Amino acid sequence: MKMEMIKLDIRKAACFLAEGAVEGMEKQTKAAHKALEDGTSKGSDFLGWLHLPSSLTPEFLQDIKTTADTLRRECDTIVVAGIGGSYLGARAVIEALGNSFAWLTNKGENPNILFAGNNIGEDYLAELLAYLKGRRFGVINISKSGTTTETALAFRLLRSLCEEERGKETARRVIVAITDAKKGAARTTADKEGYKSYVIPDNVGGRFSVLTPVGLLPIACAGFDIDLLVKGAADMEKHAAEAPYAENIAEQYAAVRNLLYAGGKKIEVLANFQPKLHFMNEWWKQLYGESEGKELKGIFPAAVDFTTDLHSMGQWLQEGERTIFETVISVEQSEHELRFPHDEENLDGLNFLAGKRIDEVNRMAELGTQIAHVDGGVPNIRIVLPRLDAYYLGQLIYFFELGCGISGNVLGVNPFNQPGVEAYKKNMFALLSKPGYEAESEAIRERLKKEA
Ligand SMILES: O=P(O)(O)OC[C@H]1O[C@H](O)[C@H](O)[C@@H](O)[C@@H]1O
Repeated sequence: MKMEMIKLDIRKAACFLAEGAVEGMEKQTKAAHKALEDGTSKGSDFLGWLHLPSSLTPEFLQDIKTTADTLRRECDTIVVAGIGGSYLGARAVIEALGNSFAWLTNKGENPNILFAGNNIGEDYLAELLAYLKGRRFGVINISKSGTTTETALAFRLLRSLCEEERGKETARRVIVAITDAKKGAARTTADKEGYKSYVIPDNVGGRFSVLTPVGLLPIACAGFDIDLLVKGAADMEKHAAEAPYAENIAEQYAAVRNLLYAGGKKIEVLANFQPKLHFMNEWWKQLYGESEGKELKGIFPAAVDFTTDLHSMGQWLQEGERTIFETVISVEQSEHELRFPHDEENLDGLNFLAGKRIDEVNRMAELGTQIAHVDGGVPNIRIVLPRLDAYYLGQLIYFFELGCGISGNVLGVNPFNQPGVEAYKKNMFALLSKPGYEAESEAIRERLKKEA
């Protein structure tokens, strides 16, 4: 298979900017990139993702594959417990590479991968437990901090059901922990119970952790090629380290989005034309949202699945407030071949399409949308993947991570922290009377009384 690099096309965005604006950003963008390389960026304790792909050894990847084989042998269902960065990357890759109906068509060749620990839905959890009862299931418990409420709750339930259903000894073999080296409940339990465990490096933040065991183990369990995924990322790492500004797609992306933002485009809408990329949208939203949305600044990352959402959000995108720009993930080649059917009666008048590849129709929908949105005042950036496979997804992941680090530096924020996420947690713990939160509990109750 010929391997290419994914491409970035910014022409339909640059035409909304002053002439030479992108070129004029070279110095600033290169400096923002260099700050990552030199470790002088804000948040420089969290730069472990930068050279992660090239540093993963065959031995390390083999160990992950061996653990995945054990889980695949011993389980027909694997529940991945995690939230945010401990969840979205794995789901994004598994859904992008998998059959859209995997859970219905699966004849046992791969375990079904389910996700939990990403909400506090009582019904969700009750229905999940009811489904798992009587099944040969295993659990991958993922939490960098080891203290996240949603994940800890799911793990309590899953662990006890697993021990009950499969016995303590088997449970020890089919529960794997991915967490901090020393801190947190997930680590303590794993060490005490003797679970196989992996460490999330201190210097890799959750939303940049998909190429650590956080993403790699669930992806390998689902039966996908993690060597190829990592190779794609490593090739993009190499490209980005060497390419001059005009050809450096991560730098170009960072520069263009900052220019658009400065010009009043406050919302970036990530769009795909492949339903399998839905969770890639979700992963990207966390990556860019948590990295840039702070100090009262930052592009709001929104996302849509086309053509589905053209029938719900299309009106807004075409004619709503002109504060958006669009970034489209475009896939050049589909994996299957299916043609538009002919119909004798032609009641829908669509026989002019009969015999055409469905992908060709989708492509024209994509081009038609781009022309319409650009005409409607929406700058358009295109990211082109030759096909949806592990190699190009690896490239895409690293491209987005690096683009994000550079972009956050250009914006002038610390792209690697997320202090704002604590605010809701603090209130929730105060409302639930967590020990140690006595003063906060009293204050919040007083406040609610006054506001009632
Ligand atoms: O992996 P964990 O420590 O459980 O964290 C899971 C997620 O929750 C947090 O609240 C953060 O905002 C995210 O950045 C993180 O990815």
